[in-house]
Amino acid sequence: MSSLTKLLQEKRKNERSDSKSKDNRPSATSIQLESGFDRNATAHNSTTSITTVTQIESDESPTLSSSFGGHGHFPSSFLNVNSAHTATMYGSSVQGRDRSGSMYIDTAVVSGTSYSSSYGNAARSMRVATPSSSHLGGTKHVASLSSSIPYAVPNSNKNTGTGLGSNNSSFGSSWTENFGNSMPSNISAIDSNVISSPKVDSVEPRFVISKQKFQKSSMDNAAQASSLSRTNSLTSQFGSLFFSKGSKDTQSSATATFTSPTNAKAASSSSIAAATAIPKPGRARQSSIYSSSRQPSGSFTDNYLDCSSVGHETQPSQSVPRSRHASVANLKSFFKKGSSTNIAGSVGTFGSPGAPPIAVPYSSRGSANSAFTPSSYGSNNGDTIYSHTNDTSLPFAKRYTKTGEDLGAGAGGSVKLVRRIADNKVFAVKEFRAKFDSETKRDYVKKITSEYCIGSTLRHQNIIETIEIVYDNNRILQVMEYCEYDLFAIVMSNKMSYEETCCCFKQILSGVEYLHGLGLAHRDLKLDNCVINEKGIVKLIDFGAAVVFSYPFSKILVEASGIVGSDPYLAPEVCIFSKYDPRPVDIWSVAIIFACMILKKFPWKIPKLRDNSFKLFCSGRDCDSLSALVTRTPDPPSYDHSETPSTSNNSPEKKHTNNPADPGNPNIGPQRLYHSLPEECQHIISRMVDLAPACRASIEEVMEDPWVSGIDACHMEESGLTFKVVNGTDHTHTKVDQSEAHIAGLERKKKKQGKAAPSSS
Ligand SMILES: Nc1ncnc2c1ncn2[C@@H]1O[C@H](COP(=O)(O)OP(=O)(O)OP(=O)(O)O)[C@@H](O)[C@H]1O
Repeated sequence: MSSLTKLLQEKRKNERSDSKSKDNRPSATSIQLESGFDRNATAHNSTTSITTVTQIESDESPTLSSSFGGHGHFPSSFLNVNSAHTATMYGSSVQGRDRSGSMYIDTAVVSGTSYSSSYGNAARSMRVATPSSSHLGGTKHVASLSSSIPYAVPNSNKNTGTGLGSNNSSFGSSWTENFGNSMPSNISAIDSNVISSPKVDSVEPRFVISKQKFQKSSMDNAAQASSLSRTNSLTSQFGSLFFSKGSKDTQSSATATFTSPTNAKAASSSSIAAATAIPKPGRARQSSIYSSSRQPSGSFTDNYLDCSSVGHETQPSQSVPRSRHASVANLKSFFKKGSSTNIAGSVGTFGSPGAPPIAVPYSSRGSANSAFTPSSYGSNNGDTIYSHTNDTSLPFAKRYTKTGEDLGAGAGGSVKLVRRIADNKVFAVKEFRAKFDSETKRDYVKKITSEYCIGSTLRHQNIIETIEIVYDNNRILQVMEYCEYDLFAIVMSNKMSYEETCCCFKQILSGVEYLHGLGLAHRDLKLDNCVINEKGIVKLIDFGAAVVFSYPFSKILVEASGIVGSDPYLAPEVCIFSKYDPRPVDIWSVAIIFACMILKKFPWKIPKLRDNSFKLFCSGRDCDSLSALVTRTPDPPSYDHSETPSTSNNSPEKKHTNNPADPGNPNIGPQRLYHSLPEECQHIISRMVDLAPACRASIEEVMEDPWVSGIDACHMEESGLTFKVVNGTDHTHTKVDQSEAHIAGLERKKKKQGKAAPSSS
């Protein structure tokens, strides 16, 4: 959130001036949010759109005793680094993102390198998924297609010198050069990794697509999709809404493009023109389509017609080529449309306004008895693009009144509170931001469409429910159910009990289980993207970075690409590989969320070796190479019980290591993170932050963990025709004053205090 970043920057600035004026105050003095605001009277003007995580007290050991009981205080580092912007850098090296100009050779993007090419070799057992169409603690289980894809296994067998596992890279500057005396003297840390960028001597002909070929292919594609799926026509729809209304080259009205193949074809033609432009990087997070559009691929043209490609890495792994037609078919089936015109059908039969969001198994979506009719998305007024309600005959402005309250704003737009006139019910409305100058129309439309498609498709108690999407006065508005609190604000209140924290953790996991069961990954999981309602139900929001990793009835993993997410929550492989399996990325982020909730600070600000704290976490593992750690594969099943897994053949190199394991030292190695966590969660959290994505726990494994499965989490249960909330018995949920329940509220409060302070002083 830019607002929060401003807030935190301001806070940090004030902390600095405070520490100057109060020299005797210990630097790690805990600062409660409120008192921090009290002291910060200066208005802040600076804004930034890229993730700017400014400080972490790397060597500060989290004090469980002070925070675990729910009465501890936040280290200032947590306040400073939290709520980072979502950032995405596509097609640029990781080093390009380093702002400090430091000399660390921590991670190199292995451009064009996929580590999932050998994912089929994973020794991970294949599971029948239990996607979270089931309620928490519920009994509904639906077989998941996507979860049968094992996690990607890093390909460490690339040609030496060009890819992962190559050993010809030089080590970076030494630890002492980089960090001087900032490290304890009795430990040694990994001071570089051996990942090197592949040398691209020549581009394979299959990756070279001429403009003509590209256009022809696109036209063919559009022609063949004459019975266009909703997903195909939808982007055109958005394109028309945004850019063609009233313009000369308008091929079709917004409404018409939904159903007319001819128009869809025409729209696709205009898309082609847009698609040929090389997209420029935007400010903060962009649609992941940006990256996929930059990736050479045989199915390149698949990416721009279908809405599901927005934010979805439709580009297949190079190791698993997919045909263009297969891709289109898969996209159709992903959104499972019975009719090309029935958008709303995608949300299934649970469409009563205000009804609690419930899990819908994939197979149930798009059923014929949908509550929605074609008229509910625009044929009457041309404004409502998607609706969960039957009454869309009136324009948006006549159905909702704004309360004037800002809930938050970020890279994707601003969120406000509105009241529905018909029943006085309150909703959150996200107004998507305008297109950046640096952004192509195509990228912009795709980003918005991504959130639309996903928002209107997902139905689960732990995923925010999209009520309708409206085009109103040149703006796109997404009406969502309203949740009273940001989880971030609740955590900041410092009043959460351990049981409450565990409840939130499990609910987040449940949302992720649902997503992964559908073949979707969120990729931007963080405290800021979790909201919680009055009843204690946590919901995931912001699907602007989400991707499809698996299409229905396909066992092919579609890798994600691009550095997407927020620095402290990023999994290391995102910063290392140009393509990665997005599922373990989500798992890692949820573990970081949990650690933040417990420790009230981030374990590190970014998962790179230039970050001392992360470096220490990577050290002490009998291995000197981060790439070796990250590309580790699961141990094969062992029938010899005398050998423990950690000593099996797949362990990182053990000979001549400068980083011997030291399990007794809580400051180095994996225990650096989990030694401060309660004992019962240490095992699964350590599996969730396994440096090697191929070895990281899957969502199914996490849910099956005895500690996780034993968490008494609040959830919703079916009760006749309605749903009731079943609260966990061992906790209640913290509530904070509405004035500071959302980030924007916190900011408003601070501003007020800022204004009041000068007059009172
Ligand atoms: N349904 C909702 N109920 C209550 N608050 C919400 C809701 N949706 C969003 N918010 C608030 O608005 C803020 C911004 O929402 P969101 O994350 O979707 O925007 P964004 O522009 O995509 O942000 P980011 O910079 O993380 O990409 C959230 O942090 C939250 O405070």
